[in-house]
Amino acid sequence: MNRDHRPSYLEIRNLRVVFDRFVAVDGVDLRVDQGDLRFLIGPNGAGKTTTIDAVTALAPAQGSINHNGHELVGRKTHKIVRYGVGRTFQTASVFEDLTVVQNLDIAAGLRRRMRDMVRSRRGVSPRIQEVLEAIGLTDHQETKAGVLSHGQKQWLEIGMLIVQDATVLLLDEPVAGMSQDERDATGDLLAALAERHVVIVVEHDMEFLRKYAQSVTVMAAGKIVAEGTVAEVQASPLVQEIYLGAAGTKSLEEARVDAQLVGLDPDAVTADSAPEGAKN
Ligand SMILES: Nc1ncnc2c1ncn2[C@@H]1O[C@H](COP(=O)(O)OP(=O)(O)OP(=O)(O)O)[C@@H](O)[C@H]1O
Repeated sequence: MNRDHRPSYLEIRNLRVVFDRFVAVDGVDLRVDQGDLRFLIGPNGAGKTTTIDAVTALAPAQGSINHNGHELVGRKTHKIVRYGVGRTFQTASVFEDLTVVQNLDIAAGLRRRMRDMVRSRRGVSPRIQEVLEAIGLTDHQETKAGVLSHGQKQWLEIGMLIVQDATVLLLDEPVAGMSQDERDATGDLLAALAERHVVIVVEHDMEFLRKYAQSVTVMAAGKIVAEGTVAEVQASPLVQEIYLGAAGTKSLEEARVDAQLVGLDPDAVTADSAPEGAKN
């Protein structure tokens, strides 16, 4: 939620990211509002991670990225964090030698004034207790982050963004390597967070997507090729071509698995069914 209580949004217009002469993101328009749970999908190399890297100034962006009226292009990463944009990485970056609460305290400290930090050392603040509850780590608050399971580390990282008052959460493959129970807990957590945040999830796990996505944006070769509900993007001929095509970096077997997961006939995948969308 915006400080003036209007719903938060992230609006990307004509985003281009060029590495040397290689165009990794090519004219992307993407708007996500608070209350939506948006999944960003596409084959390997489509430009998904580069898009969220551009939002956080970790990749060189051209175009416009607006968050609640603030233009982010041209800002440094720390300034973008202060505007409320938080992201996680495929490998959770938590302080392994510190406890769960200490990790959250440090993250919260990025936002708090010194006198509040001194006061909070006497105990766990109500705000942190609330976040511990939300991320399911209340019983692990004194556990060192290094011994948490992979899933718990991801939740802690998300908790660290929440205590920083992030209004945008950009999550890169949050359920990769998680057990089924952890996936379900993460899906429920993301659904709850989406009510109060702008949430964009980069994900390859199509089963997870079908269960939790409220809307989906599909990228291929640096461009957006479809957007809508899961059913709408699944019905898109271009998406079908991309997911039925075994060309590119996927093996035939991987392409068949992907096709099956988005509800398409895996037998329709052939080695020479090249994805048109990826050729542009
Ligand atoms: N720093 C960089 N320098 C040069 N090329 C890069 C750089 N980062 C990414 N790329 C290239 O940009 C393209 C898009 O990469 P990106 O990681 O965004 O794809 P992705 O859709 O997230 O794929 P995956 O699902 O495999 O993570 C790829 O061809 C990649 O090799």
